[in-house]
Amino acid sequence: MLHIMNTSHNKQLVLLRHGQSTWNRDNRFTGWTDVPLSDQGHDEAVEAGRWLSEQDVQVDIAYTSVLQRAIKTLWIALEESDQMWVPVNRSWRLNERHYGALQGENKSEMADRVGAEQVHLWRRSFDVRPPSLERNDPRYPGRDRRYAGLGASDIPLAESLKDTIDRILPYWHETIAPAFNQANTILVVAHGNTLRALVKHLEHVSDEEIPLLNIPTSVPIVYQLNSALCPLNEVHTRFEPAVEA
Ligand SMILES: O=C(O)[C@@H](CO)OP(=O)(O)O
Repeated sequence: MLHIMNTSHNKQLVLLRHGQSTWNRDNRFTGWTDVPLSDQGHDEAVEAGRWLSEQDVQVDIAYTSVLQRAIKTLWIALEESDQMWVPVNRSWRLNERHYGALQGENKSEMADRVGAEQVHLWRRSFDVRPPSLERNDPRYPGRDRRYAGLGASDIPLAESLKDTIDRILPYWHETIAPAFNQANTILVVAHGNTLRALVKHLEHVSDEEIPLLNIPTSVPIVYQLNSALCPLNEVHTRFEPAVEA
């Protein structure tokens, strides 16, 4: 596990993908489906919290999505590191990339149907969108109360990584980045593809290189940032290019 220096004068951004969900375990496309953590995912979140504690990561403010696998991971990690009092903000903008009509499908069965190459394009390419939902589909997020305040154009029918970057960056620029005026350490607990989006932005990972970036569940990613909020270290090269759930 990575060890970090406790540099209280630097700004520090800690990114954490939620622990394994039941649909990660079952190898299903998940996206905005609000599935819980698996037992393994719960244990992974506890481990992440212990790590925060061991490394004395003093979180000033935390951000997460409106999906329970991320909310619960954050909650467990803060509980385990005795920081449950830390202010938490939730936003749909940190939700996982919307997987459209693929949501609920098994990834290996889909590869048998359409070919592994097509599934890889849907999962890891920069700008290929999965097949869209119809608005009358029961999976359409517009019928969910938590998205009631969103305009129809903000509610996705399917998203590529590029679309996900376009919805997450306004939240980074307008909400998370300005919070560093008051905070030294910010924790963001989100999802595989929203964190790929943030890492791509922060480290200027190219469109060609981004398919190789896979973010493991519940492994803290720590950036030390300069005053312009540019990373002083690289982390994306640490990750395996595998596309496991
Ligand atoms: O199904 C999903 O929503 C994501 C994350 O679990 O999967 P993938 O790794 O294929 O982008």
